[in-house]
This record gives sequence, structure tokens and C-alpha cells, in this order.
Amino acid sequence: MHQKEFRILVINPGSTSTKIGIFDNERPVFEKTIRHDTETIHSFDSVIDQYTFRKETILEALDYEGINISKLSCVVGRGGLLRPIEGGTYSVNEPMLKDLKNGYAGEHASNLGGILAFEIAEGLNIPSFIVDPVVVDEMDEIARISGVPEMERKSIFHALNQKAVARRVAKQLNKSYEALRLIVVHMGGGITVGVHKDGRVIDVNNGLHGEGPFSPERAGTVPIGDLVSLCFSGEFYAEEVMKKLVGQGGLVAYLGTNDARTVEERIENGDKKAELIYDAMAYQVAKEIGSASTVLYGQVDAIILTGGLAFGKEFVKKITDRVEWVSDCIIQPGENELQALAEGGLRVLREEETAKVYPGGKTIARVSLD
Ligand SMILES: Nc1ncnc2c1ncn2[C@@H]1O[C@H](COP(=O)(O)OP(=O)(O)OP(=O)(O)O)[C@@H](O)[C@H]1O
Ligand SMILES: CCCC(=O)O
Repeated sequence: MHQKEFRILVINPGSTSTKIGIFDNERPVFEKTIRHDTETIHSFDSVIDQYTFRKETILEALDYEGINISKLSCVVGRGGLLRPIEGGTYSVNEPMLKDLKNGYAGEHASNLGGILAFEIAEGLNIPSFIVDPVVVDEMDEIARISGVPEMERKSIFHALNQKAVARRVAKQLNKSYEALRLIVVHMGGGITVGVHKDGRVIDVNNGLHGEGPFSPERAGTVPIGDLVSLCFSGEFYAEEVMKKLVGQGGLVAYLGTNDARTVEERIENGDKKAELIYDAMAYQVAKEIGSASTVLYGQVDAIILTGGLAFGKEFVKKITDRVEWVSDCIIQPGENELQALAEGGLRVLREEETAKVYPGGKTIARVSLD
């Protein structure tokens, strides 16, 4: 039987770029990374203030390519720092828009995804969705306990790419995602190690706020007593300490670059410090995988390594050498977030899934994250 054709616009706003794509069903027909110059981005007081600028830029890019948006079936945006929700495709609704605009859990470029999707879709009278935002929270109760009652562990991770890659691998293995026990390791600017069991991410390090391995730009878990001393040393403002942990931590702090390819070149040219730090990052990733394997009592169907760092053959080998005894390692380099957004929208359009409803509620104080 001939399958119905849907045309989907997907929008993934990043801190310095907006990635857009047009998909006919699963097939990408147009993809573009629109880069925004730093001066323009910094001329706005907040991420939300960039809304009109980004919308116009997207519409101009589509117009330039001769893409007629009146033929679209839906618009899908990357979801932002919303309140914790389970994974899936969500219809953009009023409470979600309110939380995105107010920055429920902080400022993040992806807060614009749902807003842009809604505003473009509304004018065309078609549905808008977000898929697997970074706040997807399917953690087991036991995983939430931190050791300090006032501080609960939180699920903030690369949910979109982790879930999409896990589903792709499940397909390759001829199994359903829901039937597998996987450890998925996203290694990009931040690194998150998710424990996927029965289609839920039951434990994961908070990749935004200082948990897990250090990464190209983030500190990961640090010696906590020393962190407290640093905070109260009188030498730094809170924002400065936060920057040390997120943005200016990890490779940036030790080696002055967030580019793993530069680090590899330096190692090749005999830079011993670069070698030690790069080895340490792989060591910490492997340790986190070991820790994640205990969540599954060692019954792990596969370990999946993904994200930009998974392109680095040497780096991957440093990790797999330490964890191959746990399970097979499957390497899926890069990220395919536009495709994942399109597929999330498509599952709903094809009625394979029902769009989930984002809950309403009170808004809490905003925290600046970028
Ligand atoms: N071919 C390669 N070999 C080694 N490292 C690579 C390669 N390509 C990209 N990387 C590294 O991957 C990292 C960036 O990964 P990625 O593009 O997934 O991150 P991002 O999208 O900026 O952040 P995030 O994935 O956390 O949202 C950089 O350190 C980059 O140098
Ligand atoms: C960890 C959440 C996604 C990001 O890196 O911003």
C-alpha cells in the first residue's frame, strides 16, 4: 500500500546557530545550519528576545531555497529546559509556551525550539511538537537520592540523540528498543551516560550541572569540599564559578581548546600534557560506563558510543579497551538530531504514537545557565 507523504519542518536552535531541515517522511530534502554572528546574538538581552530574529532568519532561508511552507504537515522544534517529563513527542501547548518563555529551569537556546515551531505552525494551521527535550526524566526513584536531602539528582542529558540512536541500534539488532538494556554514551561538548532499560532512561549523569566525566567544555564531578572552599574564597562571583564548571571546564580549562581534533594533533606532536588530559577524559567516561553497568546488574545488551568525540578512533579505543568486558560496543559517531526530531513528529502524524500533553503548573525562579 502507498504510504502517505508528510512534509515536516524541524528546528534545532543552538547557542550560536539554528539548524533547520525539511523532511518528506524520513527523507531529508533540505538541511541547513544558519550561523549567527556573536555580535548579533549578544545584542539581545536574553535567549527569548532572539525569537523574532531567529524566526525571520528561518523563513528567509526557506524562501531563498524556494521551499513553500504552505505544504508543511507539521513543525517540530527541539524542546528546552522545561519541567521534568518522560520521553516522547509533545504537542506544544499554552503551559509549555509559558514555561519556555519564562525559562522554567533556566535559559538555554533550545527554549526557542518549541516557541518557533508553534509560531510558524499556528500561522499555517498545522500542529507543532517538541521531541525528547534535555529535561526528559525517567529516572528510578533510587537514582534520585544524592546523599543530601535538600539536593535531588536531576535528569538533564542529550535525550534526543540518546533515544534516537538507541532506537536505531535496536532496529539494526532486529529488537524493540523497549526490550533492550543499553548504556548510551553521548560525547559532545558535554558528555552524558544513560542507562536505558525497557525503553526508559532509568539513570543518567546530569550533563549540564557538574556530574559525570569531564568533557570538552564541562567539569563533570569535582572534589566537592574543594568546590565549597572555592565558592566561599571570596575570589569569585557565583557566575564565575558556574562558568568554570560549564563552558570553561574540562579540555578548555586544561588545554585551552574544546576541539578534540586539536588535542589529537598536539598529542601527535609530542604534547605530554595533552596526552594525559585526553587519557583522563577517556578514563572518566569508561569509569562512568562501569558505574552504569551496575545499575543493570551487569546485564547489558550493548554499549553505544555516539556524539562528535565518537569520530575519534584513538579516543574510542581508549574507552572500549576498558569496557569491552561489560558488553559489545557499538560506535555511532555524530548526532542526528534533525532526523530524530522529524521521526518524532512522523510517529505522531502516522498515528503510531499519540502526542503527549505537557503538564501545567507554577513557574519557579530562573537560573542562568549559559
Ligand atoms: N573527527 C573527529 N575526531 C575527533 N573528535 C571530533 C571529530 N569531529 C568532532 N570531534 C569533536 O567532538 C566534539 C564536539 O561534539 P559535538 O559536535 O557532538 O558537540 P556539540 O553538538 O557542540 O555539543 P553537544 O553534543 O554536547 O550538544 C568536539 O570536541 C570536536 O572536536
Ligand atoms: C546535557 C544537556 C544538553 C547540553 O549539552 O546542553
